[in-house]
Amino acid sequence: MRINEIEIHAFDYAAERTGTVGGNWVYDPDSTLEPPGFVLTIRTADGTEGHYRGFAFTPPMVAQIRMVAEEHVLGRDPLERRAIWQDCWRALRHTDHLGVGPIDIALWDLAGAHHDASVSTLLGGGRDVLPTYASTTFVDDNGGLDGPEAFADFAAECLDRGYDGFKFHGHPEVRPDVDIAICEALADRVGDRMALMLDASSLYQTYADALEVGRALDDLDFRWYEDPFHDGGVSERAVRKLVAELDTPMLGLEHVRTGPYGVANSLATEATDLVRASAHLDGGITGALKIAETVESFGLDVELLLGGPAHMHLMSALRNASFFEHGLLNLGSNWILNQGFEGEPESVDDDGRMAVPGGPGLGVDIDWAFVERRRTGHTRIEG
Ligand SMILES: O=C([O-])C(=O)C[C@H](O)[C@@H](O)C(=O)[O-]
Repeated sequence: MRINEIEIHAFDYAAERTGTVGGNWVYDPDSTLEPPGFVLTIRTADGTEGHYRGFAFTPPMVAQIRMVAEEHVLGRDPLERRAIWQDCWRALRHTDHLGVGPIDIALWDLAGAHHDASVSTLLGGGRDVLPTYASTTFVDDNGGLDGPEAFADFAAECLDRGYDGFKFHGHPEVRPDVDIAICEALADRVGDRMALMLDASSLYQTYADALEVGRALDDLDFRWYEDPFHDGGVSERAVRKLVAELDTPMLGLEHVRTGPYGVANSLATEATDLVRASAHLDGGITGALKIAETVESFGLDVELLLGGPAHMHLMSALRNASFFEHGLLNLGSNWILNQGFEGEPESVDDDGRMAVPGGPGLGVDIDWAFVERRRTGHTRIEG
């Protein structure tokens, strides 16, 4: 079996009632965002296919896929995923490696079609339903999630819907005081019944602010504190100092694209407690699995960044991942995660659980009518 075709369908999404502040997504009843997306299809001469539907960072991903397609993907046996991964990782060594993930995930989907097995089965996964947490958009000033009361009400609603945890993204205009007030309201309203998390999304400008917020989270018994530092957590000295000051576990490395190799360095130097990983951004299921097992070898936890079927299958095989991140949720926003798929693979049941799709492959069908309707471009690379 040889790969003889790579196809990219570009389209745009429609995220209703959503706007941005400084590039951060917020509730906005008067705005619809239309970010770019794509479907990558890898096909063999006998017509076996694998698909990846991208929901973020389309331009750099597509540019990097083009960089490696002819030299490192076409003509290869699609079942040699790990060798293709190694070649693409090296070939993209002057970049952030964003192109590796889509190729790798499409190859896992193709392997599932070939073996008539789900990706979860190929990974040796056992869990078929996953615990979830609700993850919100950033604090807004538009009458949505706009302060402590609104967040506490929304968290109580999420608790009723069965979620095990609740995470919010802080104020996009960098307001540690507002973030702390929201944390206090959440702890007061639902803290005895839900795990609580804050994602500062690398917004805080000073070490002192990061420390002040962290101390508040310690007092309020938060489950984790995510990405406080403006540099994304690259300065290991600063993270190490903060980790030593706080009891609340630090979840880091979402914004660092050095794959399993960088993760090992940060764990060895104690410059994080928990690790964020993404099959989309960190080299696909192969890359995220390498990260998860690196973290496991340090006795610590990995938490997958947001969703998509690749993460459902991957998480079904991981011991050291606590929840599936369901988001970014808001009051009445239709976030884009189910767009481009038939049905709604990413939805929680009445107990707050998410079902891992059955196979083959990722177990989801592309909604070609949606892709067609919103198409912005089409590329076919043949070999
Ligand atoms: O963990 C999350 O929910 C996210 O990281 C969502 C976004 O990527 C946000 O945190 C950001 O923009 O850094």
